[in-house]
Amino acid sequence: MIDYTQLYAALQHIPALRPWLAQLPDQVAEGLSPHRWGDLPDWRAALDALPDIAPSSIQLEDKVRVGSASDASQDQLAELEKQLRKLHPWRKGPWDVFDLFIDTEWRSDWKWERVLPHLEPLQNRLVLDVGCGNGYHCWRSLGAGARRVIGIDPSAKFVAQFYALKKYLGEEKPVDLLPLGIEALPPGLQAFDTTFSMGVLYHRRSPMDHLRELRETLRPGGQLILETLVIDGALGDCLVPEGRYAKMRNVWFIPSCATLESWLRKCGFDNPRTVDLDTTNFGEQRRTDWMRFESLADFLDPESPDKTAEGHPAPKRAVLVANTP
Ligand SMILES: Nc1ncnc2c1ncn2[C@@H]1O[C@H](C[S@+](CC[C@H]([NH3+])C(=O)[O-])CC(=O)[O-])[C@@H](O)[C@H]1O
Repeated sequence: MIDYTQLYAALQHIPALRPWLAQLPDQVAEGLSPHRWGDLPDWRAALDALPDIAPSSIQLEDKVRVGSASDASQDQLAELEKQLRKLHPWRKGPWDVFDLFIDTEWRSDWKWERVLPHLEPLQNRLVLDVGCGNGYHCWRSLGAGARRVIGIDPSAKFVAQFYALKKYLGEEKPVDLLPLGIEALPPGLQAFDTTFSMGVLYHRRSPMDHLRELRETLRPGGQLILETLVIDGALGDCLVPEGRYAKMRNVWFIPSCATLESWLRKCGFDNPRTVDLDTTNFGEQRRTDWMRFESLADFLDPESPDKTAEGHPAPKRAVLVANTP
């Protein structure tokens, strides 16, 4: 079910990606190794047990919706839900699969609506989505006209979620999710027309290296879309939480927008600019039936929700765009 044969064949025809292709099968085998992911055989079994249902329609443009309940029998719909629930937690979405509504922790469609107006049109573009989760924005990029989309994310469970949905959204579609972190990309690829890094920078211990790695994925004149946590403040301001941030252990740098723009210039990007600023609310990130762990409401100070549980400024997210020279 997780099958990269078509992707490898297609990448042969993209000369800039050939240096990567030579290493890719080994990287994928490592990324999906059962030594690393003890539950992976269960997730694969869930994928194998998904019922075969031919969807009567596929919608990617204004939401992700595939088929309707009338495409399947009651038994098939029950089996579909049972198998998809084995891939809990569902963080990114939402997904509407044969009228089964996967109400995910995040309204990733809201982020897409903030980002979309600032994209150079995706028609015919080769797109990379770094840290794409289960690939929600990859599908929306395809819906917006991209020629091919490659998502990378080191979490094998998110990869399993992606291929569970790809079974219905179209196994032949030019969109894939590789079980890799950004460090797996060979330096100096200069292959992609558009690269997204959304929700990743604050997880990186070395943000400058992350920005340089992103730059190296892009062809000259390509567009970076960078979405990350920011603080209010002036040029030079940056929060480095010593302990946790919103209960997350792996948060390193949360700059002001002016600081982040200057980091982008420093790392060789042209014309970096902040195009959106948004405080995350309980409508966008919350516990649901498909994500039953703690969520935003548990991460904030119940007395003053403008602070995290640790007393830091509550999550505010910015979208920045920039180009490679
Ligand atoms: N080294 C790494 N390289 C690449 N990805 C990584 C790495 N380490 C962790 N990740 C992945 O980065 C993703 C961050 S979520 C953003 C999802 C989506 N982009 C979104 O914008 O909704 C955070 C958020 O919810 O904001 C996770 O899926 C990690 O597995």
